[in-house]
Formats: sequence, C-alpha cells, structure tokens
Amino acid sequence: MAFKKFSIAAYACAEAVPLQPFQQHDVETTQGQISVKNVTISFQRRHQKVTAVENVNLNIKAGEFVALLGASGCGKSTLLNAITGIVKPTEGSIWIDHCQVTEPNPACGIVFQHHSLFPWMTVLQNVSFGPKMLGFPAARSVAMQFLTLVGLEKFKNYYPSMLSGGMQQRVGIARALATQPPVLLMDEPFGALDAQTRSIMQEELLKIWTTFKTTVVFVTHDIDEAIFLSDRICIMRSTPGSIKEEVMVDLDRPRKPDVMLTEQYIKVQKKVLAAIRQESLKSFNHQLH
Ligand SMILES: Nc1ncnc2c1ncn2[C@@H]1O[C@H](COP(=O)(O)OP(=O)(O)OP(=O)(O)O)[C@@H](O)[C@H]1O
Repeated sequence: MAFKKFSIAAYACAEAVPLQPFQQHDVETTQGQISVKNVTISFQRRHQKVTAVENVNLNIKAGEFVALLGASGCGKSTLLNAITGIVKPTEGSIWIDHCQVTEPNPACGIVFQHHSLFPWMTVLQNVSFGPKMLGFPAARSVAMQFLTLVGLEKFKNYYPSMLSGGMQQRVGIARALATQPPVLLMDEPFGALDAQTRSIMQEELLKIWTTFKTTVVFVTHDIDEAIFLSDRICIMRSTPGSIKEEVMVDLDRPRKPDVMLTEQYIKVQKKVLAAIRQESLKSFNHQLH
C-alpha cells in the first residue's frame, strides 16, 4: 500500500516515508529515533517561575519501548508534551529522526489517559479523521485496518459513548496509529481502567507494538506496568523533574502476565522500587510543605 508523504512542514523535513502498516517485528525499524538534548522547561505561574523539567538528556532508539516512571508532578507529561511539540523547551532541543521538533507534528501519535475521541463521530469516522486530514488516499480502508488490529472492526458504526472504557482506549490507539506515526506517545493511557481491563490492554498493546513496530514513550506511575511493557525504564526525580536512573528490562518477549512471577522480573522490580521509593517520599514531603 503506497502513501503520500506528509505535507506538513514539521514532518516533511524528516523526508520520511510513513511506515507501512503491519510492519513485522523482525524488520529493522529505522524511523522514530528520539533525541532530547539538554532540555529544560519552565512555566510562569503568576509571579513565580516553575521549572517542571531540568536538563534532561534522553536518546531513544527507533522501535524502542521506553517508560517514563515517576511520582506525581515530576514532569513526565511535560516532557511527553515537549516531544509532541505541544510544549516548547525553554532551553535545549528535541529531535525526531534528525528533524527538530518546533511545533505539534504528525510524527507523533498521542494517546491520553482519558480518550479524546470526537463524541459526535462514529468509531470509523474517528479513526479515519487523521489519515483524511493528512490527505492519505483510501483513509477509510486504512482506518478499517487499524480497527481490525485492535479488534473493533464490528463496532465501526458505534459512537464512543456506546463503548466501554477499554474499548474507547482501543479506538484511541487505533486513531493514534492510523496516521502511521513513527512515534507513539502514551500518557497513562490505562490509568482510568479497572485492574483486569488494564492488564488485558497491556497485553493487547504489546501485540499491537509487535505488529506495528513504532517507537513508544509510555508515561506511568505504575511500576509493574512499566516493567511488563518496556525495554527500558527512565525513572524521574521531582522538583525539578529530571532523569534519575535508567533501568534496562531484559525480560524475554513475547511477555505474558505470569512473567511477573519469575526471578528475573523480581530482580528488575527491586531495582526500580528502590529508586522510585526515594523519589516518591521526597515528592510527597515537598507537596506537604
Ligand atoms: N502549563 C503549566 N503551567 C504552569 N505549571 C505547569 C504547567 N504544566 C505543568 N506545570 C507544572 O509542572 C510540574 C510537572 O507537571 P507534569 O504534569 O508534567 O507532572 P507529571 O509527572 O506528569 O504529573 P502527574 O503524574 O500527576 O500527571 C508540576 O509542578 C505542574 O504543576
């Protein structure tokens, strides 16, 4: 299937041809390399300057699954929003495939905690909206492929309000992937789901990622979620937010929930727990004062 190159200037400068859908895991992914260079992000809050993120350096390989893990308020969402181009770094720069991010750009698909589907559109209309906007030929059939990928092809004519929370998030994932972005940014996408649905969605996400090997940056508070999903966990420290430690997750793939019972998993968990607990206590005390 051939797709037009994106016409939006921010993405066109990468001179990238969008990934083909259903790219296999064993095919080496070359797009979606992220480079965060000396990034500091400050906000003006009334008369006070708030530094949300300070001097962050992070390199993410094409096709890598990286979790940003940290206590509430440590700057995870701010960093993610800077990668999307929604927030501008006060200092430093962010690059995707050697193209500097200066504005919101279609190289990144985004999934938030609360789905941001258009309530007046059907599931299919929601998923085909992005491809249509980017001028893809056959936007509807591309959208159908991604709906099939998340197992919701039978619900194409439903409106979002007719779906469960887990189904709405699946539509959100299909919508984010339908423009075939080299990077998928996920901000606590399963945070509002119950434990059972969340666990199923994590497995589903890994299956989708295995099929469509995009780079994923996944924000979460949840240690087990970060370990189960990712190749690497970046643990953030608070006030101001920065990367305290990186932990490699060298567990075999494909992963099933029972990986959590293995010695190897518990070893990674202990490492992450030790780093995060120190930071959580610090952040909690800071919020109290
Ligand atoms: N637009 C803004 N204006 C002012 N301050 C902001 C803005 N966005 C974020 N902040 C501040 O920056 C800090 C980091 O916020 P951010 O939302 O990135 O943290 P987080 O780690 O994602 O938190 P949570 O896990 O609770 O969502 C917080 O102190 C927050 O109040």
